[in-house]
Amino acid sequence: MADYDVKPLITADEIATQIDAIAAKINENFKDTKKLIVVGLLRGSFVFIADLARKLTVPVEVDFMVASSYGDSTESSRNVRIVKDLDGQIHGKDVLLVEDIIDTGYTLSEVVRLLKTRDPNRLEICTLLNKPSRREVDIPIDYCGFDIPDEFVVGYGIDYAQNNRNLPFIGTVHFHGE
Ligand SMILES: O=P(O)(O)OC[C@H]1O[C@H](OP(=O)(O)OP(=O)(O)O)[C@H](O)[C@@H]1O
Ligand SMILES: Nc1nc2[nH]cnc2c(=O)[nH]1
Repeated sequence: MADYDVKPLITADEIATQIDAIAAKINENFKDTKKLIVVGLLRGSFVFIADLARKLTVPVEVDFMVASSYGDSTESSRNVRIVKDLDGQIHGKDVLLVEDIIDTGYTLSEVVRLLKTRDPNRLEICTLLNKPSRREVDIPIDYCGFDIPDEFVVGYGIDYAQNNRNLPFIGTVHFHGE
């Protein structure tokens, strides 16, 4: 049995409403694009990407990167491993980088640094969750679903030690005895 409980923080309905609002802004801001390359940062963002992509009305291509820095811990190792790179080219393309959560900012800053070396035409950042109080590396965010407090969260694609990604809502992790 898990040695922690998950307390609801953001409901599935609240997430859906915010995704509608974010998608409307992206559709407006990229209305003249020939094609928007939606880059999903796995694994945590797989549910968010699936829901967001279906609300986009501009021409879209989807590609994925896998990055990892937390392992089975609730603290970042600050050592970002690019486990899988993009399959396609982004030179001269319009790119939307989609992340589930920005915490210290290390993961995104490393991925943005890498993608910028490939000279995209535009590179914008979308995150479902943001923990501003935890930031160690500054990252400009173009689209954000929710600012959340300094708590470890799971659900809606986001894991603790690979568990809980299947929860339809976002919840906070509370270890027994803490
Ligand atoms: O801003 P940071 O402090 O870098 O944290 C954010 C990153 O942490 C999580 O990834 P994780 O390394 O746990 O991999 P996962 O996406 O496979 O769960 C999350 O998905 C973000 O990518
Ligand atoms: N699962 C999970 N991963 C994270 N990575 C950075 N912050 C978090 C968090 O709150 N929960």
